Amino acid sequence: MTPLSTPDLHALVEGVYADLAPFRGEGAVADYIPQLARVDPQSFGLAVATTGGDVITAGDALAPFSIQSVSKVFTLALALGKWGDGLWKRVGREPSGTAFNSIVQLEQEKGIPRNPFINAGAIVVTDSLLAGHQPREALGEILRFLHFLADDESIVVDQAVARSEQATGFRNQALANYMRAFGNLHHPVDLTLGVYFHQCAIAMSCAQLAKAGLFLANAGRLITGGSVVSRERARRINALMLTCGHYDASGDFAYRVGLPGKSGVGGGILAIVPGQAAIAVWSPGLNANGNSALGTRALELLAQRTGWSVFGG
Ligand SMILES: NC(=O)CC[C@H](N)C(=O)O
Repeated sequence: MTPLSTPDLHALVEGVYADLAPFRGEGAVADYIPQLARVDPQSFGLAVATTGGDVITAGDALAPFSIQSVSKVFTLALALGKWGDGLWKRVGREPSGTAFNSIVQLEQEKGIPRNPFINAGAIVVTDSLLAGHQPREALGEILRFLHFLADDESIVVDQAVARSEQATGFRNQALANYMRAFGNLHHPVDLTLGVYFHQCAIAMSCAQLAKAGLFLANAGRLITGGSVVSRERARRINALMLTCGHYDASGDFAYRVGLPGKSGVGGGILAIVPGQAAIAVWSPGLNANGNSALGTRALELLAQRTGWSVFGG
């Protein structure tokens, strides 16, 4: 993939923002977590953090939003660090072809979720981080990891969003209880879900999220030099993002954008350009699959104009 000069990339990011800004408000803001429905549907931000050290932003790129399922990338990296391949006994690595909160495969597949990015899989991943820890410590570990990756200690949990999901997360409670019945949840449901709801309620801006995801574009290393995960693990997390990061729309995202990506119902998407950059977009309106409608379009346009794709130059 061709490295772009900083001014070229600036112009491309500005251009994508300007071309799509008239469509702000597209899609439907998630309201099954009532607090998420309070966000301004016109919000639209873009940030590109490059392995060369630039952070290029447009629109609302510095405004914090609820990262929701994008958090699952970071908890997966932590859980693989803790359990290595042992994690794969509890969660699979196949696309589910079902919605993010679906329960149907769990019965046929004996409480082993298809992958770590659907809710059931992410709940298992979070449960694995609780081993030997109190919920507060597990959440602290997740937050410290994000502070370290983004080099920014101001990242916090939006407590109103966490409370809102805690009060209404009946489907996640069903998923967690169901997996507990199969012995694939090792802690009391309310403890595991307490951590899960809080990790989803972490608020970050596009700029912070792009910086935090950059290790996945940089062979598992911080651009300042420290190692986060091995090169092989970074590749594998990217592979899972590509195949499973957008639930039953993962195929469509790969076709349209051609990059590993992870979405969240807060309207954020983190996409990885191996060797080049991490991109974060945010627009709260979702498409029918629960992925940011305008965010996906922004990534599609940016990938087209930069020539960035994991499928060839
Ligand atoms: N797709 C998402 O972002 C879902 C995350 C949300 N916290 C949930 O569990 O429903």
